[in-house]
Amino acid sequence: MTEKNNYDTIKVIGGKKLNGEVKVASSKNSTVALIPATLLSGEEVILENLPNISDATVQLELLEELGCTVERDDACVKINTKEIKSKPLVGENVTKLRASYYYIGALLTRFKEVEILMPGGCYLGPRPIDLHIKGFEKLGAKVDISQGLVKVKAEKLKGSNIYLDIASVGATINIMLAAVMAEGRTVIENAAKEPEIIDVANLINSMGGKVRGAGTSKIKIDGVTKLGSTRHEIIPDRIEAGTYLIYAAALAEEIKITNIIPMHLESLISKLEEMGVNLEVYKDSILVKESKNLKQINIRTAVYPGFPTDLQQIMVPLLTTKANGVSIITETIYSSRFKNCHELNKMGANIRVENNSAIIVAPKQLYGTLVDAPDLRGGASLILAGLLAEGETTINNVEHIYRGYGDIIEKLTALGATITKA
Ligand SMILES: CC(=O)N[C@H]1[C@@H](OP(=O)(O)OP(=O)(O)OC[C@H]2O[C@@H](n3ccc(=O)[nH]c3=O)[C@H](O)[C@@H]2O)O[C@H](CO)[C@@H](O)[C@@H]1O
Ligand SMILES: C=C(OP(=O)(O)O)C(=O)O
Repeated sequence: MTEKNNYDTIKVIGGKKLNGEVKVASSKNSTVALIPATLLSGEEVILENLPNISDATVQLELLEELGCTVERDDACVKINTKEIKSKPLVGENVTKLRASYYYIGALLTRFKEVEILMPGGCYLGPRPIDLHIKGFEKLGAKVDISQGLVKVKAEKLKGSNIYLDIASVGATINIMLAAVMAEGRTVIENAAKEPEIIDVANLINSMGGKVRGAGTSKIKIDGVTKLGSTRHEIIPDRIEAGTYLIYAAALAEEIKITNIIPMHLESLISKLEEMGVNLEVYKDSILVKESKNLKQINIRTAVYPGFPTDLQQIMVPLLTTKANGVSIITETIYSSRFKNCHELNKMGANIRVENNSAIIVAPKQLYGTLVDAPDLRGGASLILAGLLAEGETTINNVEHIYRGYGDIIEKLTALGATITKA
């Protein structure tokens, strides 16, 4: 159960245009993998540009539970994993986020045995970890899961050819973590290609590992016997960047979004352009100007470089309020990622969810009311709805939002929004 604090509610007063500049933080999905990856080295590792999100804090607390030294100075964290001993991870921190599963791969490399609770994270439909398990077993580990506890043990880890039935981000990274010191070569076929996978491979290689092909569907890992210390700068968060791009498409007079790698956002940029959003793409920033007469579009989520599932929920209030005509979003990654639509309908939207599609009738005016953030991106979707709505919107369960959006209240306030923690 997540502890309640004073900041469990966000209040938004809608109807204001936004202006100014917003800087994107480092990637959540990289950070939450890079932190456990520091366990692969017994020496000091420094991560730079740590995002101010609760998922990063929880991952660092898990390192501390294992006995690591963690010195955090603003956005830089110095981690020393030298003195740690193998220990079960069975506290509530493990269940606060999805990425605690990366402790399985990392601890398997370090100690050849792991005992950990099943991960948490946003409920978006069933999220099994069978492909992770299949990978560990192919490397020679024995896995036992009962009553929510995962036990993994190996006499020794041996490189293998592993084909993933689904190009899973989590399984690709977790198998990489487990294979770094396995004897011989591991090949992951049908690997996920998300930029965060390249970021993790870069960290491993800068510690002395041998990972080739990250970012393609075939990753080759040659086992090494030792990894050393390094300093690593985390890549910008393409999902946070995409979120602010969508907010700007809906609300900007003129908004510049900085610290972006535009190549990571091609599918979103192309969909916003198809709608008629007025944007200028630069080397590491995007300028969005006031956009009028936006067209309806259809979106189908897909693995990278397709349209990210993590951004579809945020598109819904934009399409509801600004598109002319009916838009359809089809979700292909998760079976239950439309809970935000139910909340948006309470605000005046007309969205019908049929199987894995949301049919969005537009344009509709939204009205402020009391809503519940169903999950992280669903929460970000409701913030945008609140900013677009007439009157005041109160959003409950906002701890989901702080998992992935650092300083979101401050960033939106600086753009001119009326938004407060309550
Ligand atoms: C911490 C992190 O990086 N989270 C991201 C990661 O989640 P996560 O790593 O959980 O997502 P996956 O890519 O593994 O999941 C994709 C699909 O494969 C299924 N699956 C996955 C693993 C498995 O062993 N068996 C299985 O059936 C999942 O249920 C899902 O339907 O990638 C997702 C897809 O881009 C993003 O939405 C999440 O933000
Ligand atoms: C689904 C997400 O996160 P997680 O996998 O950490 O639950 C997300 O970032 O949108």
